[in-house]
Amino acid sequence: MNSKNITIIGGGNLGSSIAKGLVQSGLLKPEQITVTNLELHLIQHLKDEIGVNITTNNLEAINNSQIVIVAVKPTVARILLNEIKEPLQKGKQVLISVISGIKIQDLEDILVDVPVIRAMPNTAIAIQESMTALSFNEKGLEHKDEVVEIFDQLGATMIIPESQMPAATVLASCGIAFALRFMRAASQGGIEIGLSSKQSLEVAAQIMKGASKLIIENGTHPEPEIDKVTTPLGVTIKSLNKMEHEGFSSSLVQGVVSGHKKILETES
Ligand SMILES: NC(=O)C1=CN([C@@H]2O[C@H](COP(=O)(O)OP(=O)(O)OC[C@H]3O[C@@H](n4cnc5c(N)ncnc54)[C@H](O)[C@@H]3O)[C@@H](O)[C@H]2O)C=CC1
Ligand SMILES: O=C(O)[C@@H]1CCC=N1
Repeated sequence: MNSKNITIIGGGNLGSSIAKGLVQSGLLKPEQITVTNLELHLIQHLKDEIGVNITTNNLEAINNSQIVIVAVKPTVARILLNEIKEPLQKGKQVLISVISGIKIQDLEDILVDVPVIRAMPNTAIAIQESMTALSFNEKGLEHKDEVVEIFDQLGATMIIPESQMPAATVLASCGIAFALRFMRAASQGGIEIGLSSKQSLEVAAQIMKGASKLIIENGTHPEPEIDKVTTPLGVTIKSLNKMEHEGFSSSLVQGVVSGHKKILETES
């Protein structure tokens, strides 16, 4: 990886987060990373804060890179891919698409004979704590090790068949927003029972970190961990049962499933 350059096309929410995570990881030097946008002022902060190259010139950036990450909105993806297909087909750079709802076949229809990888990370990639799902086309598989090496530096990585990509998009990429909404709701409850807003948010964030680490580090399931907290006749079970009566788990499951339906409609 040390000698390769990466271009990120579309330095928005996700593209900028990827650039930050890459620099923080130390896998590449800032000067090996170029971020593009149609409007330079939108990515000036990346140059100022983390020292990466910025440009509006997609073609020049691609020509100077071995790995190209495309992070534009799905609505402009096809126009962009047609604009950049020539250098990609000539240079055979590895193309990593984080665009949701655009299948490998759609990418291959435009980019003939190019190694293509679909990656579905979340915005915690900025602090190397993403959950990233990866699917490869045949040529992309030749670059599996280096692509996994990149995303392993940026959090956890899971290689999946592309048929699971809609599910991974909802749970891994949208999921960070679901978790943050839980955090906000818990801290709102905390304020109602007497903690300050600052205290509530600090507690809510730390309990989520603790809960995550219990599962990730102990390799256990949530339910036995919950059993350890629920004292018979106690407070936790009273609160949990009230939450379940109000549809807590059911609303989460339904939210995940409706996101999945939405993305399946997009991909069909
Ligand atoms: N935001 C998220 O958490 C996640 C987003 N995604 C996917 O990532 C993609 C980007 O999402 P966001 O970062 O949220 O969108 P965004 O709108 O924040 O960023 C896209 C950027 O691309 C720029 N852009 C548009 N056309 C361009 C062109 N021709 N050349 C260079 N730059 C161009 C836009 O000016 C914009 O700043 C989408 O396809 C989305 O589905 C996937 C997983 C998570
Ligand atoms: O909400 C969206 O459509 C995108 C895809 C995954 C996260 N954000």
